[in-house]
Amino acid sequence: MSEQEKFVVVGAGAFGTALGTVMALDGRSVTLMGRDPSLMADLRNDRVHNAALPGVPLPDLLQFSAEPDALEEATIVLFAVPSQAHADAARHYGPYIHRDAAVVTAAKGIERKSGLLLTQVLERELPHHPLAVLSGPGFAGDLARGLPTAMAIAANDQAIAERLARSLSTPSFRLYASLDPVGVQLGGALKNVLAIACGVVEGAGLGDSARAALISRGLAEMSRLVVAMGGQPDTVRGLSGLGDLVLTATSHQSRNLRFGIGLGQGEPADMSGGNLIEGAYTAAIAASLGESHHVELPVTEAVAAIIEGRLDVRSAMEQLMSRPITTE
Ligand SMILES: NC(=O)C1=CN([C@@H]2O[C@H](COP(=O)(O)OP(=O)(O)OC[C@H]3O[C@@H](n4cnc5c(N)ncnc54)[C@H](OP(=O)(O)O)[C@@H]3O)[C@@H](O)[C@H]2O)C=CC1
Ligand SMILES: O=C(CO)COP(=O)(O)O
Repeated sequence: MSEQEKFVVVGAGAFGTALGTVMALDGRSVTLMGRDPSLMADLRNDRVHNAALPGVPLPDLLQFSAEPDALEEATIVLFAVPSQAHADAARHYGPYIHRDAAVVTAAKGIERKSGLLLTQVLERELPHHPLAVLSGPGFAGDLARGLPTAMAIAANDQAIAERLARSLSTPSFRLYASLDPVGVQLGGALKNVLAIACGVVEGAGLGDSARAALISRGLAEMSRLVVAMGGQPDTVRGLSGLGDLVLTATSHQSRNLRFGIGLGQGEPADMSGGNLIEGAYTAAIAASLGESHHVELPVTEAVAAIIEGRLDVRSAMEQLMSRPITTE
């Protein structure tokens, strides 16, 4: 099956380049689609993406294009652009995507303007395509170096989820099919917010015990929102919940964790540094989804308030520690 599929990855940043690389390393026909023609020409010639994946050689089989008509042949299109850019990218590239092609979001966030999950954004912009979400623990650098990684791929349709899991898996990149796109997407989006919280704890020197408490209480609030929004509670114990939370809450490779460490050390919330901090965009919209679905998300709310400058770290900790004593 996979040898008949043609893949285009939209978004020539760290994750898009890594996805293209891991599939091309396994002999797939894959084109990386970027919006800067000179970058795409450099990647074609230099076979390294110094800005996104320094020191990682890009395989000969990986093709590069800035021409959207390269999408016309694709049977599977992966969007690896920031969450807030999904609507723009879908509008721009949509007319070139074959009507039968499956479209997969590989981003981890929620559209801020609408509160929609990214498969819902794609459904709005690209109706009638089979849609899925890829999410789970895996840093771009690890994937592209061929280190072992496992993620979930979720769709409402079992045949699509299984086809994508088979088509995208490689010997180093193992995908598990899921029928819970809501749970898988909320896992990916909320773990970024919780990783910021863990960074705050680390930056403020509050100790590893506090981090472990945050991971486990964070997972509880993730589970509450997943259930309230129609997902499956078990999903949060999987790759795109606990798996990704443990990775990003503990590894300094995580941009969200590092951003949180800065906040914990008293730095202002500044997202202009060139690094994509998805959790900083997700925190407020996730908190308001919690409100509209009548579920408590105290950690997410605290992160949103710290980022917006409404709460300092010490008061946030006092608030979290003084919540009513309850059962686990
Ligand atoms: N990096 C990682 O380890 C992982 C990232 N992810 C997720 O993947 C998503 C992308 O992250 P990542 O690759 O790291 O981010 P990067 O900032 O490295 O790359 C984002 C890419 O998207 C492009 N882009 C931005 N806006 C648009 C647009 N409107 N149309 C077309 N292209 C656009 C950017 O192009 P330009 O440079 O021209 O602005 C850039 O190439 C995020 O949601 C992230 O959470 C998931 C797993 C791992
Ligand atoms: O999602 C990721 C790994 O699974 C990447 O995390 P960061 O965006 O925090 O770097």
